[in-house]
Amino acid sequence: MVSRTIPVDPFDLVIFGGTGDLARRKILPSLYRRFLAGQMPEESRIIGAARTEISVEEYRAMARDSITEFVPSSKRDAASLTAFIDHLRYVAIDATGTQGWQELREEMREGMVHAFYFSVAPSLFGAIAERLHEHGIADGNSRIVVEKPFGKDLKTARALNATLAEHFTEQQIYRIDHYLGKETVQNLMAIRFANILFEPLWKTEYIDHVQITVAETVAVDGRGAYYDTSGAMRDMVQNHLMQLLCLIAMEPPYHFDPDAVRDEKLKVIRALEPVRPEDIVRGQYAPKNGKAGYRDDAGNPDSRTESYIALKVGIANWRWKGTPFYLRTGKRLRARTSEIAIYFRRPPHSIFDDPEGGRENVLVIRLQPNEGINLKVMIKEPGPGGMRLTQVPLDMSFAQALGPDGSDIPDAYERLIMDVIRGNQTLFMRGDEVEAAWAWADPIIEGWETRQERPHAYEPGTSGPEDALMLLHRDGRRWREIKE
Ligand SMILES: NC(=O)C1=CN([C@@H]2O[C@H](COP(=O)(O)OP(=O)(O)OC[C@H]3O[C@@H](n4cnc5c(N)ncnc54)[C@H](OP(=O)(O)O)[C@@H]3O)[C@@H](O)[C@H]2O)C=CC1
Ligand SMILES: O=C1O[C@H](COP(=O)(O)O)[C@@H](O)[C@H](O)[C@H]1O
Repeated sequence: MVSRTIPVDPFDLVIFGGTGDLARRKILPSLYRRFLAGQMPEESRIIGAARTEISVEEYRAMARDSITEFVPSSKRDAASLTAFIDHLRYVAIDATGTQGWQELREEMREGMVHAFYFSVAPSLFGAIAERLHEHGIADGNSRIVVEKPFGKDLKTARALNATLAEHFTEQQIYRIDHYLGKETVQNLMAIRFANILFEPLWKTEYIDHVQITVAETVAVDGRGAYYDTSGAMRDMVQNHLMQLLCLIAMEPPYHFDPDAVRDEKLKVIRALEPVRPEDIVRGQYAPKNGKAGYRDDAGNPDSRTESYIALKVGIANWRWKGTPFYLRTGKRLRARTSEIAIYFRRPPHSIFDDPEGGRENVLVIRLQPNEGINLKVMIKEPGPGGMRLTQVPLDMSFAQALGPDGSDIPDAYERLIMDVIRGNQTLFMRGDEVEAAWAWADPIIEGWETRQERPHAYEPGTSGPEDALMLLHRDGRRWREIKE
């Protein structure tokens, strides 16, 4: 199968924070891969912007090193890298001062798509928006890309929305949630809305519960200062897991169109029930075998921030009332795996004597790694031993089913940056969506802060705190095993 690459219009893309970690690890390598795929027009330019005074040559050398480090050698070559690097420019600019803005203005060319990527600390988002406007660099056709975190609660998210809205319309603002750019996450919509098979069963009458797991093996090292003010709830649940939940739970949009999709997601977030304290388990990874624990990594010996969270979430609408969604995410767990498991209800009556005849079907959508779909179905055990039943997987790996294209899955940032240039907001969060997600998360966070709760310690390399098992056990259910 040959993947289709649709070229975008020529662009000038400014990366504020062009020398930072995100630019080096994700943005520049993603742009290089799009260049290699033939999606980036020859006339396009990428303009790095940061305070450090370096020459264009030094910036290009930095970009070359980053791409060499973060793009596997099998996916790059010297000639194309040199050709790509030629598209880079650099402007030394201070987001909070006057230096560099005039020069940036001169770099922007008429007739190009103008996009400004805010890959800097969130405290600078407002200042950059204001200066772009003040110096006449951005106009009504420009786009801004805003990184996470988008606020730390409803109040700050509202304030940021209001600041950006002073200078840009909602159609110009692209709030990144990189989970939406993941190929398999987009596939959730294809699976649901391009197949007649699942939709009739996609409701509480047939679905017993849903498990959403995003497990990581990495610690918070290096990002401790940020993470300790955030925790798993703000860092992962309010945004990424929330988006996954929405894609599973939303009604079919009338069209795959930015506002149609985002309207449906918003309705789900607004229908979320408040989460009771007994439906939340928070954890912190402990030190092990000389390896730092969470508090060491965070540099805060008395930290109450969670590096793990599991919650039981209800949706108060006709489709989902009575079907709990169990969410969990954490750092330093047994394996890196993200998946959604849909547990169907058991058949109302089994005609077989074999107790296996009453088992449920489970649809597992594996987001990463080993992207694919697995459906557990009951069949007759082969052989003459009577009507004995067994559960087997119908297993589809995208890599196997789609050939080279299935395993060569583009990074989320590749897709999202090109969508910005194309002017397609479907995979970006709208301002009201972000605010609704905070309106749901705020009381949950305030609850444990008011109660001064301490997270449970858990051993690194496990599935998280023991208490998280109870969250399902007491409902007569079990988490799926965390494994790659
Ligand atoms: N790194 C990651 O994996 C992820 C990052 N993000 C988000 O992306 C954004 C950037 O993160 P990250 O790259 O890690 O941050 P870094 O600290 O690595 O980089 C910050 C960048 O901003 C520049 N900068 C700082 N102050 C100014 C200023 N006053 N004017 C102009 N440029 C400035 C810095 O260069 P200089 O000092 O020379 O000015 C540098 O290029 C943040 O919002 C973060 O939350 C989101 C998801 C993942
Ligand atoms: O946004 C974030 O996501 C990463 C996990 O992303 P993935 O693509 O590797 O699944 C997480 O590690 C980080 O803490 C968070 O800020």
